[in-house]
Amino acid sequence: MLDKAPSLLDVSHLTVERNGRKLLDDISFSLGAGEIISVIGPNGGGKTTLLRTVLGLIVPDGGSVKLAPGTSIGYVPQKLAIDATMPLTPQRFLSLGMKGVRGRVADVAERCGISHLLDRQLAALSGGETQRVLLARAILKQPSLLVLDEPTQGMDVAAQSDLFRLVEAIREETGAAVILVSHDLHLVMRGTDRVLCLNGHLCCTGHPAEVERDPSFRSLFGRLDEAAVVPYRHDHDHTHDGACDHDHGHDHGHHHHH
Ligand SMILES: Nc1ncnc2c1ncn2[C@@H]1O[C@H](COP(=O)(O)OP(=O)(O)OP(=O)(O)O)[C@@H](O)[C@H]1O
Repeated sequence: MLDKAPSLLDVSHLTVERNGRKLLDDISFSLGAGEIISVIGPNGGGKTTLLRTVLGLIVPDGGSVKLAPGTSIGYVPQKLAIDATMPLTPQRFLSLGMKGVRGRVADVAERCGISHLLDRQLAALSGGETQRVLLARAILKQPSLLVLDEPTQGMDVAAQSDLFRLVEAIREETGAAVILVSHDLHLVMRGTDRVLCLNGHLCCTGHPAEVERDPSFRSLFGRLDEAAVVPYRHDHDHTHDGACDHDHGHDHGHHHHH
């Protein structure tokens, strides 16, 4: 067997159960330094649960999450939970509780396209603007692992591809590994090294081109060239290993293409 580069993150047979239901079912994968992995899958497929378990915010019911010693994590959550009445500017938010970042705020803000927002009120920013501020804060930490939960939500199309380019640039410059959740299959397929397709269990995983050919990917998302205009119908005609007890009959109300 060939020697593998040491992993930054090793997820092994991870299971998370709530109310007798497996939200994550026997998930295994690893992430090497400098690698960008995207997690895709239908709503409720367990993507956020996976990220939160990797971050140690959820204790797994089975399996393990191992981070290489000294790994520092920058996290962009799906939503920012701040009190809308609290006066806080992005300028202050970016350095809040973080030592030695002040000198880099202007540069990182520029790269994230938020220089013009620094003196506004954080609570008044739009969804896409907020996402950029959250990303800037995560980058300022100079993490070895960036964990991004739907970082492009609320962003316009140009901003979405800017974000993927920025993430790639950060990876090139710092060697950080990235694990991100995205519903934008086109950007995921272009901008990432490996894809995990998650629907409670791991439906398929691999290089974007391999995943796109996988029957279980097609059953969830249809053909990629149609995916942007015609979202998926969640039909589940692929097989499971029998351990899945979640409802497979639901329909997300979209058309299904093979
Ligand atoms: N604490 C909890 N107790 C019970 N069920 C939960 C809990 N947290 C999440 N779930 C359920 O677990 C499933 C996975 O949720 P999760 O947020 O991980 O999905 P997701 O893939 O990130 O979805 P989306 O694409 O909608 O963001 C959902 O059905 C959700 O309702």
